[in-house]
Amino acid sequence: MARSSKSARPRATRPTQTDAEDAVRTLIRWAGDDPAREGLRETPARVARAYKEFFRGYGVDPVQVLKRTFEETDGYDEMIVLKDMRFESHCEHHMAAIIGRAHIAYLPSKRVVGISKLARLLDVYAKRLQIQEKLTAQIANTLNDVLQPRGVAVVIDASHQCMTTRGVHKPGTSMVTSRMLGAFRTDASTRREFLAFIGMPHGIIGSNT
Ligand SMILES: Nc1nc2c(ncn2[C@@H]2O[C@H](COP(=O)(O)OP(=O)(O)OP(=O)(O)O)[C@@H](O)[C@H]2O)c(=O)[nH]1
Ligand SMILES: [Zn+2]
Repeated sequence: MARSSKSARPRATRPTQTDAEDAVRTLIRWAGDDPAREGLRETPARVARAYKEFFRGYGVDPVQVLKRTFEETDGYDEMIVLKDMRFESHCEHHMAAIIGRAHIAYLPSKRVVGISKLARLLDVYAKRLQIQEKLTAQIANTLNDVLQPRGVAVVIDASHQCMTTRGVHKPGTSMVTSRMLGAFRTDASTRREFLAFIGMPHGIIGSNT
């Protein structure tokens, strides 16, 4: 698939599968175990496969995901909200899991996009090394640039395993981020309607202006 400026920068030399498996063997030895013992023998290959899955978003162009749009909507111009989408990502500081829910909305101008494409867009960016703020902004900005709607809203509520299972060990905490563009940013009633749809009290997230 063609890469656009929105996709990750291609690396000059991509390590081979063997390089990746050797790196896992090194980590196992560094942790204090023996990668040659029976239970660990297949682990480097399994980890490499898991990483392919965790980071499959690098191989997908998010603009392509939104390419197919529909114009026959009989003039539908109200808010479209896809709420409560569970996602899994990994933080770029510790490569620990970020697990949460994303809510994405837009106000169409002329075109609408297949609803599954919003979920695919979320995954393209989630399946990369991330911080939550960047994930939130990338989804909103791409939707805004490609569809050119009257407004875009993205709210993400996620738990970071680097905070819950290590470091400060604060289980039960979650981080909420939002990005409001167009009418969602300038019009309080539009923002309120969206927050009501996703079940968030409207005092929590105000205008960023
Ligand atoms: N803003 C933001 N911070 C994040 C995100 N994911 C992880 N972090 C934080 O990134 C920070 C990295 O801090 P550092 O001090 O460089 O790393 P550290 O010594 O491992 O920090 P501790 O987690 O406090 O042990 C930590 O405070 C994490 O909680 C995210 O999505 N957004
Ligand atoms: Zn982290």
